[in-house]
Amino acid sequence: MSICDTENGLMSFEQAVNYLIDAMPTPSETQQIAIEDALGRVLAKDVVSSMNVPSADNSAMDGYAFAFDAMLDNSQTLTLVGQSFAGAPFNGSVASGECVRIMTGAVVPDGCDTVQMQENAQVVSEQLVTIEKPKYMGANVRNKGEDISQGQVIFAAGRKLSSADIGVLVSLGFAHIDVFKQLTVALVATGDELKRPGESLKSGDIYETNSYVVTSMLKKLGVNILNFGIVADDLAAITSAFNSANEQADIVISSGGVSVGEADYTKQVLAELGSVDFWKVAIKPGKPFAFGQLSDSIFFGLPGNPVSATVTFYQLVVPALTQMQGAKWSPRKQMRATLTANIRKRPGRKDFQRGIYTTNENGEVSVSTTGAQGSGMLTSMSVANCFIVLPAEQGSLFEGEQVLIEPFDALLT
Ligand SMILES: Nc1nc2c(c(=O)[nH]1)N[C@H]1C(S)=C(S)[C@@H](COP(=O)(O)OP(=O)(O)OC[C@H]3O[C@@H](n4cnc5c(N)ncnc54)[C@H](O)[C@@H]3O)O[C@H]1N2
Ligand code: MOO
Repeated sequence: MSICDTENGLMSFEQAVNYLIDAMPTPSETQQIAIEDALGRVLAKDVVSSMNVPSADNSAMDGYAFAFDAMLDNSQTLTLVGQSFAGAPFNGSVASGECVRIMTGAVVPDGCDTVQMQENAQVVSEQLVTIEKPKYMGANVRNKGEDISQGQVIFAAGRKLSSADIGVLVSLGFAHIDVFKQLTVALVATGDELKRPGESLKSGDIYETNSYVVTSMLKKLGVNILNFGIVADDLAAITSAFNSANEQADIVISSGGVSVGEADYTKQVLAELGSVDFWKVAIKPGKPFAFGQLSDSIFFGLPGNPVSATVTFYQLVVPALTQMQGAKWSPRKQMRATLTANIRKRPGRKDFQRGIYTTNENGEVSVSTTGAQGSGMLTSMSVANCFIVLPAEQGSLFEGEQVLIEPFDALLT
């Protein structure tokens, strides 16, 4: 396969994503978990509803239930014969000319098909209520099975469960659910200069941030995380860390040491222990991203620069990880936005610039960059609310031109 084009024969972003999606093993092991732990997990089997939701016709309003055909006039006085509460239904049958006091969520009694809200009814006496005729039969009634019908495939295997999905499954009575086995992801931060927060810094040291940012992103993806901490720029230390990570995890994510410097050992160790499938992608930031395999795990080498690590995680690791979880990756939705300032760009790599977008009262979206786009400037990510995605061949752009953006709040869903 030819996987090179664009700048200096680099693999394009699209080729890299497709390569990763194809290379990911499909999960085979499944497990049953409690529904409350299911957020972000992927269904291993189709879920078929064994019941109707709602299970019976019920009222959408507090008011009175009756048969629509019993309403001969626009306003009719009916005889009150009982009440139906949520959890305490009216058990008798309601005849023509009769009505039942009903509460929201209560079962609509036999003989009734319509509800009028109490604001449109007047109590005449203990037994009599004058009710305005609703516009149509079935008004204010939520029909049995209108949300979910018995026997319906409600979610197909491969669905990544959202908060609302969990609610739907609980509404069907599922206390447990079959999902693909949870992936374990190991993190290794390489670099002699890296220190943990709380430690003191000597000249040239910095605080290690990549594992914290990646951990917080992984938490939203429903995986198990093993943090191997900081490993020195040393062949033996990196080899030992990668070996342990490979033994314990399905995916190993390193950061740093993937460039061409003299202390950049990541690729060398990856090649010795397994294989480097590709290295370098025509994107900015994040060009030196590496992908490969260890004997029992998949390997992603994120560039050390904090913005590059974050961008490559969102743009390359998330699609791959989604596939490996058993879900199907589909390209993120992008929005058109109008630039409010010029953007500098050299043709060659696909840029993921950090942007701030706003929407005006007409729904028109405008965007500008966060300013300086250095890949060591993590504040550009925290100030931003979107990526401005600029195609590889694109050059500089001017105020008023249209660009595509990816809002951050949709990046991990
Ligand atoms: N001669 C060349 N030099 C560089 C190239 C190149 O093509 N030719 N590419 C540059 C690009 S682009 C990037 S990105 C970086 C990637 O380098 P590495 O992956 O080898 O990363 P390091 O050199 O280890 O670190 C880069 C930078 O990031 C800081 N860092 C590293 N790890 C962390 C961490 N966990 N938390 C916070 N900050 C971290 C590190 O201190 C460096 O400042 O290479 C360019 N060089
Ligand atoms: O592409 Mo590097 O990832 O620019 O800093």
